Amino acid sequence: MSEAYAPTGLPFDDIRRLVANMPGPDQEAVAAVRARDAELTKPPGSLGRLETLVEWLAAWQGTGTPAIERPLVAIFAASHGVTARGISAFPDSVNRAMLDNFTHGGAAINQLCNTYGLGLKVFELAIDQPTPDIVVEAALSEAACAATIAYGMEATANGTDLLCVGEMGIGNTTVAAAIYHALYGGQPQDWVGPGTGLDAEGVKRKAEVIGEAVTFHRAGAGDPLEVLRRVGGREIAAIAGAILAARHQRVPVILDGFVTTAAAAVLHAMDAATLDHCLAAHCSAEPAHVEVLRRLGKPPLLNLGMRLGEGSGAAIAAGVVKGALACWRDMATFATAGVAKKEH
Ligand SMILES: Cc1cc2ncn([C@H]3O[C@H](COP(=O)(O)O)[C@@H](O)[C@H]3O)c2cc1C
Ligand SMILES: O=C(O)c1cccnc1
Repeated sequence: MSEAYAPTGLPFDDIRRLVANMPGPDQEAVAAVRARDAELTKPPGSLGRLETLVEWLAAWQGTGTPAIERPLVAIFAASHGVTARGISAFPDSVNRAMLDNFTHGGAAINQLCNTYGLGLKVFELAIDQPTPDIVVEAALSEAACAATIAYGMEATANGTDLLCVGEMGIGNTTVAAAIYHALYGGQPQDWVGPGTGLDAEGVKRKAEVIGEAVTFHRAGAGDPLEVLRRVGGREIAAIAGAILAARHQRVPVILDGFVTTAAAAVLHAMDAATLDHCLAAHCSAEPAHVEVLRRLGKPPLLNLGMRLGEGSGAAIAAGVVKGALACWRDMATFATAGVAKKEH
């Protein structure tokens, strides 16, 4: 039996207020970027999506001279009690080991941050205390969920100007799929995939687990924050907080893959405009990601067949955004270079 849904009015109200009072895009900044772009030594439009990426940066940084001086990859790490049901190809012990790996520079994300000149910060969310098994209990109380969202807001505290959100947490593709199933309906198998590498039997078991969890928590299905606290997890809650804080502090956000997008989907279900400052880095190999991105109206920048997490796809997208900005900022204009403009 699921527990009765009895909203208390507190403390999710603070989160709802942040969603209700979001700043919009700076259209003057966009116009300034377009005006300079028109003068650069290239055929108009020839840099394709790179051109709109610079407009996006300007719109959400709120300046006609966008800059990327302190880009940050924030990884949120958490553990999930639902792993006891055999829904990941890897054990929980990987979480602690990977945190050590991040610290020592041995993970994929370390190499990508070095390559593209990005800062890296790992937020550990009590990984030695997994959240309860979502099949029989809510992952978080309302107070703990709201507090974790608030904690995620620390991601922008050190003055970053481009935030990439990522995660680490064995079992969290199950949690993400449960969020999608709870938000969007359909069948559990519409939202599951192999994650770290489950075989067909494992994927079937994962779908059953997701079906049971969402059925148990069906009383919360109408409220995205209830979905988050019941079938989500700490890293997903913290990422939602990071996305919201970034919006209020005028920091554009790059979403990573299937798991981080679940936090974005919760916010989008509250108000579609919450993600206007967010770029979908890539389409994950996790099969349902393409449908989720379609629902969010977020065409992915890249499609590299990646299914790692850690913010890895977001880091590569940040490299592309840095390239786009460098062209806009440092290219010569037709006037300064003495290049003839288009005649016909
Ligand atoms: C060594 C290793 C490094 C990782 N880095 C990210 N993930 C990714 O895999 C996990 C989610 O997949 P599932 O739901 O199947 O457990 C998350 O930790 C995610 O960040 C990793 C997984 C492993 C094994
Ligand atoms: O796309 C992702 O975020 C992903 C996919 C598989 C495993 N971990 C993360």
